[in-house]
Amino acid sequence: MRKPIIAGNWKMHMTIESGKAFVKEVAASLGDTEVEVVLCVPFTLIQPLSTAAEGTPVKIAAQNMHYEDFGAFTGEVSADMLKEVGATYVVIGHSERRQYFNETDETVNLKLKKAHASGLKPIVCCGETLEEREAGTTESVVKRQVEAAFEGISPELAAETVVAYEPVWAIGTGRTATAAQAQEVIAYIRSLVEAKYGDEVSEEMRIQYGGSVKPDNVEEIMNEVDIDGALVGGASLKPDSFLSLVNF
Ligand SMILES: O=C[C@H](O)COP(=O)(O)O
Repeated sequence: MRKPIIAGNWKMHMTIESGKAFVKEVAASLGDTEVEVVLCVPFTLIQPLSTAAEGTPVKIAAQNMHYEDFGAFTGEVSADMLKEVGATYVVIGHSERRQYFNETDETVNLKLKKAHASGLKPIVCCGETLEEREAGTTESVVKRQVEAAFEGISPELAAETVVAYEPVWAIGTGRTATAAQAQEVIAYIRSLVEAKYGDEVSEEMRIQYGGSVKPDNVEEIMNEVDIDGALVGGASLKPDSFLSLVNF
């Protein structure tokens, strides 16, 4: 049985004060949730929110990292630096990183290896653009991204990796993939994992859907057999809304 994982991706939103108040409010309402609850926050919020989340089920994630340990990489942050300030998860290869910051399949793979080596739990994103979907290349795009990401990753570490399928056309647009569309691609991703690693790993791996997930569509999405969670942007910014997602 795979444990559901609901992750809020705050992108470039929130402050230390609003973030701490958010964690306090959400943690107070969570109780003994069966869901893994993750907040992917800006770098500057990782330490204060990790402290605020201590003793609660809330886990704090970074939204990106560099694949080198240290060096002349102005503006970058390493995996060990993220661990040092309390991050437990890290998002790798979000489409906004791919689109605006030259993230490639190759750097996604290097980051995945480094995250695992450092003991950070990776959430690796993949997903096609609208043009790619309309051209009928969704599966080949996702196949390329997933195979490249997992190049050289052992079965044990693959099983511990979370994959987030996020069709780019559904991100922040209000245009959600239907639950059936999301299920179809996520089942395909699971079949790719099975082909590479076998049954056990593909059954163990958690795969999220992301793209305009909201309180009113989360249940339908989570009811799909291969969907184990959601990676949520806009609807994760308000405690009430985020709690509704966690309590799908
Ligand atoms: O990482 C989250 C995704 O980009 C989805 O964002 P959204 O829920 O605002 O569409």
